Amino acid sequence: MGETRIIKNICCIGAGYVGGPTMAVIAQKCPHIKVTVVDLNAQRIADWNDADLDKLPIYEPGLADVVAEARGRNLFFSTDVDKAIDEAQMIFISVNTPTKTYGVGKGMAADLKYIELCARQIARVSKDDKIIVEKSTLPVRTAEALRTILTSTGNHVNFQVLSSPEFLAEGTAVTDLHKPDRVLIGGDADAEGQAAIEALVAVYENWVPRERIITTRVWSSELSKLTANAFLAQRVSSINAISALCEKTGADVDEISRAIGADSRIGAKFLKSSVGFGGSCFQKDILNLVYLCQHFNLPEVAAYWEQVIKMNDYQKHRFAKKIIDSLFNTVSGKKIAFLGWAFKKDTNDTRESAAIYVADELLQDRAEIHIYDPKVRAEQVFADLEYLQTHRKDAIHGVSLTTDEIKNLVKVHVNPYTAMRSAHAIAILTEWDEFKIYDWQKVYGQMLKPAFVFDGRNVVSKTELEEIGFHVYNIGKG
Ligand SMILES: NC(=O)C1=CN([C@@H]2O[C@H](COP(=O)(O)OP(=O)(O)OC[C@H]3O[C@@H](n4cnc5c(N)ncnc54)[C@H](O)[C@@H]3O)[C@@H](O)[C@H]2O)C=CC1
Ligand SMILES: O=C(O)[C@H]1O[C@H](OP(=O)(O)OP(=O)(O)OC[C@H]2O[C@@H](n3ccc(=O)[nH]c3=O)[C@H](O)[C@@H]2O)[C@H](O)[C@@H](O)[C@@H]1O
Repeated sequence: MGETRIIKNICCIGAGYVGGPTMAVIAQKCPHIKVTVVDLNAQRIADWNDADLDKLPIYEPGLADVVAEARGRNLFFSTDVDKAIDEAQMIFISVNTPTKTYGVGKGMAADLKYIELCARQIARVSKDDKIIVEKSTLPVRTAEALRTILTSTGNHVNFQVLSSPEFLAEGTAVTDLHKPDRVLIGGDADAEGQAAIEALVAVYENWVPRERIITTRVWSSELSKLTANAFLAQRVSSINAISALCEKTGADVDEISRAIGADSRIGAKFLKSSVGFGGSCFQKDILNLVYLCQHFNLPEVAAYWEQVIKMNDYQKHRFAKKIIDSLFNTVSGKKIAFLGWAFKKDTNDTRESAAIYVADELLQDRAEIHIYDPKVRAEQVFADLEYLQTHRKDAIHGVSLTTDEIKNLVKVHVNPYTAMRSAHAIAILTEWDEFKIYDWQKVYGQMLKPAFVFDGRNVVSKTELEEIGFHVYNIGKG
């Protein structure tokens, strides 16, 4: 039997949306463990170390308090990757695993170059035995590749590779980490593998009840993560598919969600119809799953899951088209105010946000877009739009816009009322709570008439807005 090691020193490579909050909570709940989070991005590390907690690189409710409690005590952020690797008994890898944008598997497979670099660095630096934990979301059997790289060095160090995917959602990361539905840990079946699993179980047991910690074999753990995201995204695409039918038939998608969600076999969560799901992971992980299925010659299974993405693209396109159709078939020269740019509320993350794609479609028709989001900075909005111009999927038609064209047509505001002033239409792209309590009478008074509201999140009251005089379009309400 391998002996369970008491972990006193953890390193995490990658100080992003997963590495930062996850390690902050481990440090908070395990004051006896030194946790060092490292990243190549010096600015990101400086922001994590900033005395002003408002400058943390990630906005998450409750995160600043956790960082304030642990930082400098047993939580450290550093760019000295080698030193942190050398000192740690357990190393979490939380680097990004985006969709490949080049070569074999382009547009589908996960790009594992950052993971591979980490493995090579760990192999080069390590002088004693270490447990490596895959926190990033990875294709099934990546642990095997990691192990091959790690053991191909001359250091004669023993590495155990565990898979412990993260299930936190942005906007609720701290709550999800404090009270996870489950923690998943996959490892080898042999004695050393089981001992490594127990070492990580012991870390989580400081605050997570043992019955919520699921242990499996490595491959099951890796594939569980892709499957969980595919199922969650599939629910959103399924309800969004029904929203289109609701609009044709006069049914109300929110009423349908309530009615079907009351069935305990279906459950109420993840049935909120929207302008389309975004975020860095749903699309990337499903594409990765589709790629794996194709690789293993399962074309029917690949096509089944690919449909979830196609439905999501359709939903974003349907929303943009609705705006153009309603504004008398052109938005050229018209001012459209966007409320929200983040991919969901309570985060400053904009990766794959539906707002980017809807904006692009309106810009193709030469709309003027005025954006307000309580947490997203102007530079991020421009970076998102510029990135899309060079990374169009086949599904997204349209010509690439130049940086100057984007700068001329897009304005980012820090005040929502200025964004909406003299607008022809308002499009709600993110479900920020503050949108519900705006002075809509005042907004109406300052807009051009007829004044349109396209609510991509069903957050404002259609009845109240119509009483004021707005023309309102909601998702899935006939
Ligand atoms: N964002 C989310 O809510 C969730 C993400 N995941 C998964 O976690 C992984 C990380 O995602 P995020 O934290 O969102 O990514 P991120 O992009 O926010 O952070 C990754 C960080 O890793 C750093 N990095 C890359 N290579 C490095 C290297 N060789 N050495 C040191 N630092 C390096 C980057 O500079 C970046 O700061 C992905 O696989 C993702 O699929 C899983 C669950 C939730
Ligand atoms: O692997 C990941 O990155 C994470 O992906 C999602 O988390 P996240 O993308 O942060 O946020 P979600 O709450 O899942 O929302 C994703 C998108 O779906 C949309 N959504 C969600 C739920 C819903 O009912 N309707 C809906 O349109 C959201 O607005 C958002 O654009 C999963 O929920 C996490 O469990 C997982 O760890």
